[in-house]
Amino acid sequence: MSQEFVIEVDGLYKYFDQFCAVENLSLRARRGVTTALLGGNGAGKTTTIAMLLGLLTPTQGHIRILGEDMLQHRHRLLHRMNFSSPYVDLPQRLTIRENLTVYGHLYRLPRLKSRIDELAGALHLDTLLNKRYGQLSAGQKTRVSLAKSLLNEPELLLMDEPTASLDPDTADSIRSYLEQYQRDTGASILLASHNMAEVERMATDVIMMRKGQVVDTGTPDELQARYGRNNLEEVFIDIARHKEPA
Ligand SMILES: Nc1ncnc2c1ncn2[C@@H]1O[C@H](COP(=O)(O)OP(=O)(O)OP(=O)(O)O)[C@@H](O)[C@H]1O
Repeated sequence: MSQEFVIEVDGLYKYFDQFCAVENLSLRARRGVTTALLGGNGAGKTTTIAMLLGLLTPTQGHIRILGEDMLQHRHRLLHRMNFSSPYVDLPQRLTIRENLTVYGHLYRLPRLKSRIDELAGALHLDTLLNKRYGQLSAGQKTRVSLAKSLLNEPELLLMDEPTASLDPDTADSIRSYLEQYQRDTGASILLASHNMAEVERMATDVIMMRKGQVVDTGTPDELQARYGRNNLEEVFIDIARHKEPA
């Protein structure tokens, strides 16, 4: 088993009818660090993450997660990973505690009640546990999605815009919590985000996508140096506008 990489993707394609959303994508994400998956709207980030989770079947290509083939060992692997997105809804009529309990049972977690209470405290959900999911604000739903994603203490966490719709104060405390979680557990994170300040703070490695393909990779510092820019936002705009490195 490869110790260095938690995600190994080779020659990945996804067609929706005639439309190619992901085209010959190959990428690596290293163990124990945060890798940012960046790209403009429609670049293929969510489609890629859905294939990494086995929610979408690739048209072609290979995906290895934690050293194992995703298509062959999906059920085993899903116990070791998790996913957070503010765009995926949970059952509206269940309370937050009920929702988290259902997910906890899916993972057959021991000491589920104390795990839910611990996460509720860390993510400021304690006063919301008995409220129905459908009654929550957008930011509160995002925090529930984060709690759901951490229930099984995943070794690999896939995050699609994890702090979208969070106020700056809450977003900052969530980032700190994720950083602490990573230090404590050695977890690896794949982070799709449009927030370049967030990426600069959290990501060790960056993968830039455009039109379903990887167009550049590197650390934030390497990319800034390559494009002669002072921050990732400017690098992002250069790449989105097809500018070549300086
Ligand atoms: N189920 C689908 N059927 C047809 N086309 C799809 C489907 N899902 C995604 N697409 C298309 O695939 C492309 C990639 O979409 P995707 O959601 O992966 O982009 P993204 O990088 O996550 O974008 P954003 O930053 O806007 O969330 C888009 O052009 C989108 O319209």
